[in-house]
Amino acid sequence: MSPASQHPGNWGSVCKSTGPGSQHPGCACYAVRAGASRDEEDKVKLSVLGSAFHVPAQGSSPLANPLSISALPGPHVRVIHDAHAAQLALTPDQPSCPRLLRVAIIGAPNAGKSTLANQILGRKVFGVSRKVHTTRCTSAGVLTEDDAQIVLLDTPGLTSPSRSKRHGLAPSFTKDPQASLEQADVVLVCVDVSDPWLKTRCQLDAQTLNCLRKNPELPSLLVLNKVDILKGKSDLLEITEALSYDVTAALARDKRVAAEEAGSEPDGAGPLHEGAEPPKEVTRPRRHGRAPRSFFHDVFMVSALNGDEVETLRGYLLSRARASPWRFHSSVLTDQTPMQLSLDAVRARLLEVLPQEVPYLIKQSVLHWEEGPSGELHIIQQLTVTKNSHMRMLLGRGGSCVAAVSRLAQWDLSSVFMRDVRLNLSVKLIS
Ligand SMILES: Nc1nc2c(ncn2[C@@H]2O[C@H](COP(=O)(O)OP(=O)(O)OP(=O)(O)O)[C@@H](O)[C@H]2O)c(=O)[nH]1
Repeated sequence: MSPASQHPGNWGSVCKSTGPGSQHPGCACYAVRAGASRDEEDKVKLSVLGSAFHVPAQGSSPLANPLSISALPGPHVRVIHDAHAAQLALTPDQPSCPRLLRVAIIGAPNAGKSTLANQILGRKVFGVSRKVHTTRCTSAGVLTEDDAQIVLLDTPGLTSPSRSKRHGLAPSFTKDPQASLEQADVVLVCVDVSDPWLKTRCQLDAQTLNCLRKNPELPSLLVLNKVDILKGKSDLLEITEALSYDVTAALARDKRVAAEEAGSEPDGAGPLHEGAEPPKEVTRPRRHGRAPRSFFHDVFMVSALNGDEVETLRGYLLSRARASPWRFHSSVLTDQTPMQLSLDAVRARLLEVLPQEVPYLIKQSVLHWEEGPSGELHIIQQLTVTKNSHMRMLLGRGGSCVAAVSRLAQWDLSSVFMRDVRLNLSVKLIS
């Protein structure tokens, strides 16, 4: 059964069939397509504080043109669930000396973690939007190059248990980031430096700090993101020093408390800086004083959106992969199921285009999933709302809003499935 025959609305038009007797009450059906452009990039690199710093000048994004991505050869997600599961279960086709690096990407909501992960992978695997909590649970993106495999664990934005409770967030929001650190070889802390208040961006949020304190042995990277919208690039050094100080001071405090509880003096160096004396009292770095050694192994200053300096970070991660068997077959792009990918792609686009809390209240379900005769994928998703006003917003004038969501999500899905996707969104009101 083709989606068009099942669905009374024509592709690219609003379905007029409504009322109790209709097959799809109050629905709108679309299938649309689009494209975009890209620029060139320059790189500037400087070294300071014992860490490598990578600062972008102007840049571009390989993700800017989704059609060019679809044309890329490479791993992609199988559209049939069983085929996808079988692909994940394949014995890795690794070389004789395989290398692996599992990277947990953590940070505050909206810091740009998913954008960064997508940019490193060169494919839009994770949903991105300007609203917080786009990512709801941890999932993996896989980059395999020569003998090295990088598994990027994209995690939900860190949030406190009380905030999570207040907003009715799923348990994965508080559990997944911590759990991902337990599976990782390195933690990448993504910080949004675009906040106009220097004071705010010079402080690690409590949740990020807690994650690092619970895993002090895990090597860590600091990625200062969104430098494209940072006016004073000279602030980057100060931000790095302050963020590093936050962790060093917290670890020193933890060590003192543990030593006091054990009735002894703190001794020995922290695992991150073997051979160095742990600071008894860490003082906040002074602008013209001697800066303390950076807590973070390396610091990158990037624009995940434009891709500036992301290639440097990608090369760094590949070079740091350790001798270890691969986790996945080289044909794997992500561990997310095809249906989950389709739901997340639409959700992210809904979050992008709809105001305030409206997109968070939309329920989604997949009504139809079929591979067409030419390999194209036909999907029908139902979007259910409970308020007339939300229904109107979702449809937009003449159905323009839901059409835009469908078109944009379709792009995203074409890139991960590497085939034509016909996405049809049916909107339903339940009062
Ligand atoms: N200007 C600019 N915007 C960025 C950059 N990186 C990400 N963004 C934007 O920041 C917003 C949030 O990006 P996401 O990747 O969804 O952030 P996240 O950290 O995964 O968000 P959560 O799902 O809430 O955890 C989106 O609108 C991105 O386009 C960047 O380098 N520069």
